[in-house]
Amino acid sequence: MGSSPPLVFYITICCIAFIISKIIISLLCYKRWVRKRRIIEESLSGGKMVLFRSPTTQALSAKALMKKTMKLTNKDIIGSGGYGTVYKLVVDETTAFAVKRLNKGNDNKDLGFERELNTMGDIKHRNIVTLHGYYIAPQFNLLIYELMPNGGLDALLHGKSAAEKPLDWPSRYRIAVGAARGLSYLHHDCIPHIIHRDIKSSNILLDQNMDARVSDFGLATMMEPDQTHVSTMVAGTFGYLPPEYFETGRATTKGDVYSFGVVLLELLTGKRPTDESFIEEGSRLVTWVKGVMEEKREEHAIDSRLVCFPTEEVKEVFAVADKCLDPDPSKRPTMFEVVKMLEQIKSDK
Ligand SMILES: Nc1ncnc2c1ncn2[C@@H]1O[C@H](COP(=O)(O)OP(=O)(O)OP(=O)(O)O)[C@@H](O)[C@H]1O
Repeated sequence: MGSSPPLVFYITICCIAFIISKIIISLLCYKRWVRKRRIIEESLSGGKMVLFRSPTTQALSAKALMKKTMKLTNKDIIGSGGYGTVYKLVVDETTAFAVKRLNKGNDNKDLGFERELNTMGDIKHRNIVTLHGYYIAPQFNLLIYELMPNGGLDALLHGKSAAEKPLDWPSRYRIAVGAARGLSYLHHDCIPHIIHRDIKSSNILLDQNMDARVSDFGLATMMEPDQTHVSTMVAGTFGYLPPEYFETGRATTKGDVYSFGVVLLELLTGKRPTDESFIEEGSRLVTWVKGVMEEKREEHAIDSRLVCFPTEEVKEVFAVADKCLDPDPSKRPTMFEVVKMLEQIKSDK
């Protein structure tokens, strides 16, 4: 008669199985760690990291920052655009950056690319997003920007938060003036002068004080946008491109002024330049507003979520937008003049 194995036998089998599973898990973890380490080391060895000196970066070591960057995962993604993906990189309680991982462009361009980045690193203005550094590697490039805690103007005007807590008129006016000052600095105060080429609401970011900061300047020149990103065409974005661009293909400061005029209309009407309602009617935001202004009915075009606004002030901003949107580039004001006109609106009151 067979007797069943003693309890001690089962316990031994269980212990052996437990130990083997622990060994397998440890081996897998070790392999993963080795692979990750190799990726970090390969990236570090093949690339070049540059950090521009500033109070924010002086205590940081390039290698430590790079290691943190390599650990970024999908959970850290803030968003993505035509040129790549943007991650939030937290260094410590007081320091965080926005890291843009660029889709790798043409390798031959890298010398020019670095030169442009160094120029961008020299630009410091309260209405421009600071570039703190960059990393160039054979597989990818990274741009390390100041993190803008309040995100992009497009999300504030057209995103979820816009329905819950729409921007009030004083905030919109302040954003318009700030963005105009940033763009005017690029056009008139930088040597050589800089044409942005892709002014749009998603390239106007908001800092902790809700002040506007122009971002992404230079990228349209340096990079070929991701072909899968529908909104970006050649250099610039559909809905913001000046009419002459379709004939000449040339980007100019007056082209930026036109795109800024479209952003002003977005702030005033709360509508996207590519709003579906316009496409259905075969019209555009610019054409629609021009029609409304000719009939002197601007208050009908104002964002319906704006419950309280000074009518005269709003009309004057419509008039500035109209000047920026003149079909003849030579008749458009310069950004310097746009800043003056916008500032005048408040000081008149
Ligand atoms: N410095 C930053 N701080 C905080 N968020 C940022 C920063 N830079 C970009 N973002 C956010 O990351 C997202 C992607 O930005 P990105 O500039 O790559 O694309 P985009 O401007 O939306 O489109 P495109 O690439 O066509 O210009 C946007 O939601 C933007 O608000």
